[in-house]
Amino acid sequence: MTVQIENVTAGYGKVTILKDISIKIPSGQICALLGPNGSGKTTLMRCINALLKPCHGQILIAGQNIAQMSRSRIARAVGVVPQSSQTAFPFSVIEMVLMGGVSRFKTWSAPGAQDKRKARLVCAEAGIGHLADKSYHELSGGQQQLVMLARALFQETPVLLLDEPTSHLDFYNQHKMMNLVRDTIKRKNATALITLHDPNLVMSYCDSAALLKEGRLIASGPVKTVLTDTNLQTAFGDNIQIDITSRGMYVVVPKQPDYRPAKEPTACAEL
Ligand SMILES: Nc1ncnc2c1ncn2[C@@H]1O[C@H](COP(=O)(O)OP(=O)(O)OP(=O)(O)O)[C@@H](O)[C@H]1O
Repeated sequence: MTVQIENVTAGYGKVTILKDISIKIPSGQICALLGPNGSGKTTLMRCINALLKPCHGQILIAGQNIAQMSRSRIARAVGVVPQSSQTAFPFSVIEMVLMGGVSRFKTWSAPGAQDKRKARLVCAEAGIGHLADKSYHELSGGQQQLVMLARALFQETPVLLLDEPTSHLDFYNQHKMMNLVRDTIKRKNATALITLHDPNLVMSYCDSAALLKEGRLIASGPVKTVLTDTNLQTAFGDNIQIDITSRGMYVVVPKQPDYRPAKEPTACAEL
């Protein structure tokens, strides 16, 4: 399903955060959302998931305006992996994953044996099969992120929104998660928008990228056209550049590893 973000302006109360954002993500593609802290990435995710209503513009999923879709229809179309998720009740991992299927289950009916088998399979794919019967509360931050990914994969939606899904993961699991996401999107011809802070993960796994700064879109399109020295420096400042390793890989690195930004006077400094 194609996701179209058309001229979206949105914010909280009277404060405008996103200004005139337009991005198109075709089926079968992963688009990375990049930008400094506070640039509006999560706010855009909230708009696509219809948790926040834009004050201008529209969001279309498979050509349909989400403003006209019911909550359950959106749940069947859009799966979300949030930055972090807590629950008030001591659910097990498998129960958390099964909750991803709620929009598919018949009203008041419990998940069947086939659903449970499938949920365990998805847990195994995400590398958390051995944790399936543990309490979600007792897991580490990274293990909880893998559970949230398994839940979104179990939900089997044609659109996936992933908000910094790798932030708590070790190096191996970051790549495992990105491989799994890429594999799923390509196999199911689904569509993903993924917030990432590491441009190198964007280069390795994403088809396109959208670069935000202070709520405005600096660039969007194929990864190679967006991740350029000029665009990265506009977004993140001077001390960033693209380099080529001895094996011919493009990597994003600091220009000077020992670089120190100029000190700004702070209230504490005056004390
Ligand atoms: N619920 C809210 N109410 C008011 N302002 C908010 C709310 N959530 C976020 N903001 C503000 O909106 C701006 C963008 O925040 P957002 O979380 O979208 O940024 P982000 O790019 O996802 O940041 P990060 O990379 O740090 O996660 C920030 O200035 C933030 O303070």
